[in-house]
Amino acid sequence: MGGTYSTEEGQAQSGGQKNAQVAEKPSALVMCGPSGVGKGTLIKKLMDSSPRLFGFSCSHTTRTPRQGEEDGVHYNFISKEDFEKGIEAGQFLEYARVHSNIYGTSYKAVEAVAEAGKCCILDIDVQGARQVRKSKLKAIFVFVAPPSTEALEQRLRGRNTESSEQIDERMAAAREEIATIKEPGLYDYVIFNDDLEDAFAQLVLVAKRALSGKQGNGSQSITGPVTLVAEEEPSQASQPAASTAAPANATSAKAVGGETEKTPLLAATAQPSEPAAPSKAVEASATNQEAIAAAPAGTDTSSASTQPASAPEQSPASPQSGMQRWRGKVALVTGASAGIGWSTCELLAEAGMRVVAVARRRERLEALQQHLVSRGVPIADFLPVVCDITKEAEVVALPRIIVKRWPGVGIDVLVNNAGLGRNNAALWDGSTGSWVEMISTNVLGVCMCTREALKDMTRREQYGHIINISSMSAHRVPNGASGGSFYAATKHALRAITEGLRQEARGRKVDLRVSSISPGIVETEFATVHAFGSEDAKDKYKQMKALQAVDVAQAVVYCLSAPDHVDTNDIQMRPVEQQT
Ligand SMILES: Nc1nc2c(ncn2[C@@H]2O[C@H](COP(=O)(O)OP(=O)(O)O)[C@@H](O)[C@H]2O)c(=O)[nH]1
Ligand SMILES: Nc1ncnc2c1ncn2[C@@H]1O[C@H](COP(=O)(O)OP(=O)(O)O)[C@@H](O)[C@H]1O
Repeated sequence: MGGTYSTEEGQAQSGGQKNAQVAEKPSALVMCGPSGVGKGTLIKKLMDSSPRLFGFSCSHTTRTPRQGEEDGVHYNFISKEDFEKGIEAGQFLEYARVHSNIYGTSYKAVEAVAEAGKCCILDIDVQGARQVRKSKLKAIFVFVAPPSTEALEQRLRGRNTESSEQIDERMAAAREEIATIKEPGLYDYVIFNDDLEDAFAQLVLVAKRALSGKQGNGSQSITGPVTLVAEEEPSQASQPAASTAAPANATSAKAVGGETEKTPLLAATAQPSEPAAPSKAVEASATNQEAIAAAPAGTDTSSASTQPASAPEQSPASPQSGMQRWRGKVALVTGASAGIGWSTCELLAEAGMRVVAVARRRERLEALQQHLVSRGVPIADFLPVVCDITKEAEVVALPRIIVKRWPGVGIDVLVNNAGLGRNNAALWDGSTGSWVEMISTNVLGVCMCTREALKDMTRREQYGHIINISSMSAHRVPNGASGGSFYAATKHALRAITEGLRQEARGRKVDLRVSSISPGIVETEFATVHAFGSEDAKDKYKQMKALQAVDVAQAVVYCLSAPDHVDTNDIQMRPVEQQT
């Protein structure tokens, strides 16, 4: 995978256009993080991949050289007296006492790299980073974080370069250093170095920003191991399932880590367009397309047409029931960037599942990751994947990405949540583009995700649970001229697909469980702002007694934790008022 991320290639490709403009000088890249986290490893990988673009700021230190370290290459090794003289003479951009030694970056070291037109990489401690942040040096600041303190200690010990006391000293410092992640205005990016290749891929993205002269403002973004599906499949990734479903604004502005950029970092990760008709479009599948007056009454969890395909005889007290059985298993949730998908990821991760969060918007996945980490979910159990489920190559790549991250496992639970409603979709005079978009996501996207999950389950001969987030629109067509009918058509199709899946599973005699959840109107932030135009919409939701996303996520947990003989074929959830 390393080759895929070569930055020199990217620069070379864009070089033609760049030469026509006055090229911005590269910013420096400041790398911070506890001892043993892998800064040196990542820096070496970056320098080796693009030696013409990056140069290392060779620090001064009073510590003794380790075996293999060269004076003037890894560090300038000097005595304490000489260091102090240098400080007095104002030779240092920054310096600090770290682990009983003094370390510092001389102006000369940084200038030498800058004069060669390269991006200067500084490997410095937190105190040094604070000083550089206050200096005039144009830089992007990265904190490299460990997946856990245990892993950090293991790496430090495994490196075999420090004594036991030195390791204890470094571990004590590490806790304080990790706490600085939250220091306002200090870091632009936090990269979790869990899987080295993932961390390196993130570093490359950040390094590209430094190369193009961008500067951070300390409003950090946890980049984490956000996997770029499209990079896995560069040749096919741009094939949409339906032609008009291709992203419309591949080069539109988007904010990343407190900066704004005009072009995406990598073309293949371009974000899709916002809804074609933002005045009424929504992102979650069960949304304001619900016509309140038309909603049938009552939350109904027993409207099943057939029993689950598996339906083995099991007592309610069976140890197999409850969320316990899913601990450590993998749940893939589509449409994870907001609303129901977001809440589902949260509940499943908190129940001890490994969660693969799939969505198109990288920054939302980063926000979800940050949110989960802040709630104590181990970073190692979360895999955010930027993926457009309407693009076949991206969907097909998902199982491979999962197994690469967690060898030996596969998809146990699939929550098909991604779905959308579009305005301008009335049968009378709607746009074909809106229809295609809905079909591509709500129907074809679901089918492709389901097929790939089933292949993965078949490969492992372990069938889990597929949960489709449907809608009350799967059960009736809304009243009115505005046109929720096409959306309802896609959800009717989903109902047939869900039942069809059960029939096929039964025909193949496999133990797959299939559930569907049909919510009525669900309050979403997106719909609040875009569909109703203002925050006042919250009042409307209140009047409608709209469901909350978390209510639906709880229904997902209910489906997963119900014993097999309990029917979760179609859970219909209606606003409270209509439950008569
Ligand atoms: N402030 C500052 N810290 C530095 C400098 N050079 C290295 N360090 C930091 O000193 C710490 C110890 O570095 P080192 O002895 O090489 O050990 P290692 O990071 O465990 O490999 C690390 O956190 C480095 O980032 C420097 O020039 N200035
Ligand atoms: N993602 C990773 N997974 C496992 N080991 C790692 C990872 N990244 C780095 N390492 C190992 O951890 C040790 C410490 O890395 P190093 O680059 O020396 O850290 P630092 O420069 O931050 O002190 C090295 O033995 C390195 O090979």
